Amino acid sequence: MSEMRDRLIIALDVDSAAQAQQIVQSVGDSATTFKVGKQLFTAEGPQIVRDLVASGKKVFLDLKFHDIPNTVGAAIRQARELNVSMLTVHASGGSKMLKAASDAGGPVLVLAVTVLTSMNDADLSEIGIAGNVQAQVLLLGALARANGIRGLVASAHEARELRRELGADFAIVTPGVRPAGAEKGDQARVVTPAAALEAGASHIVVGRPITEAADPAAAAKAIMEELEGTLQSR
Ligand SMILES: O=C(O)c1cc(=O)[nH]c(=O)n1[C@@H]1O[C@H](COP(=O)(O)O)[C@@H](O)[C@H]1O
Repeated sequence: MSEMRDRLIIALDVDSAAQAQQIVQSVGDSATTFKVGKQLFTAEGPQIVRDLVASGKKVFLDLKFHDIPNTVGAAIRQARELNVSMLTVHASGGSKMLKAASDAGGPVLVLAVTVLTSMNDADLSEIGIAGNVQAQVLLLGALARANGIRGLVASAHEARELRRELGADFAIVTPGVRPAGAEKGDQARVVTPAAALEAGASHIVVGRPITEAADPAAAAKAIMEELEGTLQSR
């Protein structure tokens, strides 16, 4: 398992490289891994990824690829050129797409997103999925693993069951994490950092509670201490 500091992933959901770099600077050594998602990537392109990697940070490229297998495989080969550490695809792209993704990933940890943390049972029903969130997450997790994927993105609410089904070596990355008292925002299914780890998450993704904090370094440090406390009390 990666070192403790690698378990916290900070989502750089901002509009510019300048804002992103400011957060990275202020967080300092409290975290090693930063997530570049659709907002920042669309604004700044791959150069922000190259710059973060060149400054010694690990980058999680969260573009949630979901396309025909050939296109996803080709996009992942481009992501490898950027030396990212982790990236995402949607598990609902199906087995052929997942296989193309895992084949193309090489040393990059390819994570399959199961059911978005903003979605509930009613949202699934609206798009024609009759099962509940839990059932859908387990189904997609098993499908991803069967096609060579080594990690998932899922809510901590499903992490315990996933950990039981998928075993200790699988990465389970959980967004929708909120320290006690923090704003929930648009997340439907939130848990605290400690609860996520206790449920079996290997990594947590935290965005606004750190990036919009008056003191991002202090916010990151507090979360890190909560994670450390949880592991020590096991
Ligand atoms: O793939 C993700 O990282 C992701 C999957 C998911 O199901 N839910 C989810 O919130 N995320 C991402 O996790 C981050 C959460 O940010 P905050 O809600 O600000 O902590 C955002 O960058 C989302 O894009």
